[in-house]
Amino acid sequence: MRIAVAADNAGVALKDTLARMMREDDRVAEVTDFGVPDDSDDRAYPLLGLAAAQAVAHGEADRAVLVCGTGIGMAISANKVEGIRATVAHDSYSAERSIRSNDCQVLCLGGRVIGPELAKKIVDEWLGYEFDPTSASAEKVAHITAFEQDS
Ligand SMILES: O=C(CO)[C@H](O)COP(=O)(O)O
Repeated sequence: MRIAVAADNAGVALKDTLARMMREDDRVAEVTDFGVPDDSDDRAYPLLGLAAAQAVAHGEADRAVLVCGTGIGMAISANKVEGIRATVAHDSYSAERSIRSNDCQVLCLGGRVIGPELAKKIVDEWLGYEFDPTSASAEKVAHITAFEQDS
């Protein structure tokens, strides 16, 4: 699995922790970082989130983990990219359903909201889930895709 990651200054520490964990995971073939701002470079989260989400939309990555202060701005930004479904998930159940119900490719986390150990647990679990295209959920997600294509 190829993962894109990005974070603004509020999320860079957690992003680095998660990227390090994923690089050591046999399920992850590569982790590509789309923005590593240092403290002097407060790059706006939309630019970082959009770049990573576009990489997923263009097939350059399979999924993305985006981190800002709350995860909300990253999710809003990533969802502006056609074909992308991004969500904030700070608990195991939401992370699971984001894949199994919603076929989300992008997980957004808040570096000011969640601690590193819970974030690592959520991402570890998230990596193990797959969307079932034959499921009842797939029919619901198809409505989202159809609306997007008709817009
Ligand atoms: O959390 C953020 C956006 O959702 C970002 O890290 C901080 O944004 P700001 O409060 O506008 O600086």
